[in-house]
Amino acid sequence: MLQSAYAGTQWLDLPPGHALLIPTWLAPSEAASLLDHCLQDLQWEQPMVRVFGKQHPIPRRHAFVGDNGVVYRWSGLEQRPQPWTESLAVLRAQLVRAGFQFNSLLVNHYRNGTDGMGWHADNEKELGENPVVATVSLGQERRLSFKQRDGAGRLSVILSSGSLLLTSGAVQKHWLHQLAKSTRPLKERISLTFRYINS
Ligand SMILES: O=C(O)CCC(=O)C(=O)O
Ligand SMILES: [Fe+2]
Repeated sequence: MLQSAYAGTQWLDLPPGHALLIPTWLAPSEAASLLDHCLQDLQWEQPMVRVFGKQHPIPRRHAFVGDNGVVYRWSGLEQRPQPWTESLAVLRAQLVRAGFQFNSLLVNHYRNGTDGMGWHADNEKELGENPVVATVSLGQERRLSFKQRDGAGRLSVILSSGSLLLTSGAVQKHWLHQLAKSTRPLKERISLTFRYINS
């Protein structure tokens, strides 16, 4: 029988697109040291955004990393990237070897269960027609849910520490996703979301 080098790898059916989940992409120790590295060495922000006419801090922290000259426009914000650290550049290089092209990385830090991200799609026009987004998860496992824009389709997956999720562009067009808050006591999680931004 054919053995996968990455135990538990599975395709998620999100018609007409797909996502590939590799739960064991990074070794647990590698994921743990990357988490510490990000906490210590990135510049974190918790910007305010307007929701239904009122200003609120986003329910998480984030850091934007990228190539010189990339601009990330998001919810009325315009962010310029901090440079790649050596460890994050190595991770990107591994994805490039697999054939993907990314010039930026949005890093999300969920401090506990009261942090999360509401329903949205990664479909800003700077991401282009069919953006592939690669998400590496570090720390506390959390549930990522998908719901179809015009249908009853629903699916959710657990993103464990060290996992890699690759979502195809068609998924962003036809599905929304969220990282729901939880009333359970949860430890911190970081997600590294690699993107290609045309700016
Ligand atoms: O933290 C996650 O896994 C999801 C993050 C996300 O959806 C995003 O950054 O657009
Ligand atoms: Fe997203």
